[in-house]
Amino acid sequence: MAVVRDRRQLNLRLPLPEPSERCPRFPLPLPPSATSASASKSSTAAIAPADLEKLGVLGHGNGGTVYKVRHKRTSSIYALKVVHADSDPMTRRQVLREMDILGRTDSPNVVQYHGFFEKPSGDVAIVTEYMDLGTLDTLLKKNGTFSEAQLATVARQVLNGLSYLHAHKIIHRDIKPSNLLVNKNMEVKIADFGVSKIMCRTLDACNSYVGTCAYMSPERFDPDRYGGNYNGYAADIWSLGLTLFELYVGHFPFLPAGQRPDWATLMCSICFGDPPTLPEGASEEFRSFIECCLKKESSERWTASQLLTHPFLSRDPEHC
Ligand SMILES: Nc1ncnc2c1ncn2[C@@H]1O[C@H](COP(=O)(O)OP(=O)(O)OP(=O)(O)O)[C@@H](O)[C@H]1O
Repeated sequence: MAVVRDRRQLNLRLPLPEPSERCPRFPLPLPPSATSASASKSSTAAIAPADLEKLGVLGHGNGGTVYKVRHKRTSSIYALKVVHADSDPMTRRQVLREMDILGRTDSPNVVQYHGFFEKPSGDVAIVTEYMDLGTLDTLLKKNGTFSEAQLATVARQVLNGLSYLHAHKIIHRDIKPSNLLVNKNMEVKIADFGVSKIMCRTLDACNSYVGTCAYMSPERFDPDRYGGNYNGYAADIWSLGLTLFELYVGHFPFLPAGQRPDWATLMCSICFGDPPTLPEGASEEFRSFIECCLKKESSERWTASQLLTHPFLSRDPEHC
């Protein structure tokens, strides 16, 4: 398989696309017009670094640090993702890609973008809304597994976000619990667009080797089987299915609880094994919903819009 040729060691994080696929929308440093055009979508006036006071560290990502910050004049709280000047070029490209995509989106289930700036030191930073409960991964580790009713709420919101993104020809490519943010109102928002892709045409080639491989769909491991092309929208749905499954059972679906992921075992299970099935006790609706997400044949997988009509989502208290 194509991916075997390219990967010889365990690394669940995969790199950005090859240069031919990258089409930066602007060079560094950003022209002022690009920065302000993206920031102007935000409801607030453009935010400058001097306006923000750091309150603490929220987390560390791939090459960057996310801070909780307070806007000195308005006292509004934001999240500030800073990628340092000495980070590798790939990380800097990721943050620019993220800024570009967030600047184009406006959905209640996509983290809201409030601005971007580059400091004289060379650090680049994105300001987004602050999500006070962190990620679904954090919640899983802190509170334990999710009930079906909670998962219906999560699924409906992530699908709202995905159906918005897909309608705007944006593929996320890294849906997983640690990229879904939550606040105390139990609003769930899609974040981390560093490896996302904007499809210029519906049938654009979609590079497979980006994102977190554990959540990748079978066709992403072997795009050659699909003529070097595959349906990236369906791949996001597969990742959502695995995410919900993990939140329900408390461990990654293809591996027994407590077992560390091993690249070769994982890839073989995803590509050659049957899709994972929920344990006894799961309802028929939930089982069916997960099956619709985890169809190995991507053309049979339900779309985000179709899944929004699935009976499992009627469990969502907001819809009862
Ligand atoms: N808007 C936000 N509100 C609250 N916490 C956030 C926000 N954005 C990020 N965080 C926290 O910061 C952590 C790091 O986020 P970041 O997006 O940089 O990286 P990541 O997705 O965890 O890692 P990677 O980029 O390597 O995939 C998150 O796991 C989360 O805990």
